[in-house]
Amino acid sequence: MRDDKHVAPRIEELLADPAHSENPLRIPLDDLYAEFRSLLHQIDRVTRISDRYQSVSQEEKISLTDRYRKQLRQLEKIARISDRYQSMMRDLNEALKDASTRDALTGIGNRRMLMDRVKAEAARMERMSRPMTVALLDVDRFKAVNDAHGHEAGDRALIEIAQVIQSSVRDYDICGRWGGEEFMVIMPEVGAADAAMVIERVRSTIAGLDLRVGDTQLVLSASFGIAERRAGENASDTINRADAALFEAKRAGRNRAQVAI
Ligand SMILES: Nc1nc2c(ncn2[C@@H]2O[C@H](COP(=O)(O)OP(=O)(O)OP(=O)(O)O)[C@@H](O)[C@H]2O)c(=O)[nH]1
Repeated sequence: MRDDKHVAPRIEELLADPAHSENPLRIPLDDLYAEFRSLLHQIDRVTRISDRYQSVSQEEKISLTDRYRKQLRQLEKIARISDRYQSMMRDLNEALKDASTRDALTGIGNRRMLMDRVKAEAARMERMSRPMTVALLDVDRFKAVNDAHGHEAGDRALIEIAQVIQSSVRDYDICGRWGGEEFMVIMPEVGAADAAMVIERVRSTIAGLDLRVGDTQLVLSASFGIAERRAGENASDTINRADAALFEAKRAGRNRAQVAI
């Protein structure tokens, strides 16, 4: 078989040779050669197109992978931001909940917290047929403390009293500021007699507080109303009885506790 590489130059040589100009095969050979060149040209074009297509699709494959990776990175970033946002919202919720149930001045629970807890504990103790006692504390002649020593000294006294209450009760007792110069202690599982002992400790500690404004000592005392919850009684009724007992303690001369009958 003849070497293909030499066919084209040989045909061109034959066609260019004037010796063969009269040869009857010259014209068909010329046509055939033109066809051959056109076929070669077409094959060449198809090859180039196919090569380009392959390289484009290769590039596309690469850029698709890149795009996919980029989107994945963006998704990861969004997920991280969303996690951070959610944890921020959780913290914010906690802080809001804390602020809404804590008294700003003394740092102990506020009236809202006390109301929620007294209702919940009353229902729990009712279910368990267990006793529960509520005590209300009202600082004696507090207006006079403010008037004599100023509102700031009054605030300090309230903070001290809140600390005394908190450190005098058990961990599972609940104390808070009921409002103004009034505080509440909720004692689940405790009857009136035992509660009166706890309250006596609080009363005597407050009466013995050594709180000074400059050289002057503040004379502080508090009165208490104590009510043990009756079976079937709702929390508000127990609180009202404690309040009535507190009124009695004030009437009887202050700096004392009165247990509701
Ligand atoms: N410094 C200060 N004073 C307060 C606060 N809340 C309430 N008070 C004051 O507490 C005083 C309560 O006065 P009253 O209700 O007349 O009772 P009291 O003077 O304590 O007299 P008795 O309760 O009858 O012993 C008022 O002067 C209020 O202004 C507070 O957050 N800080």
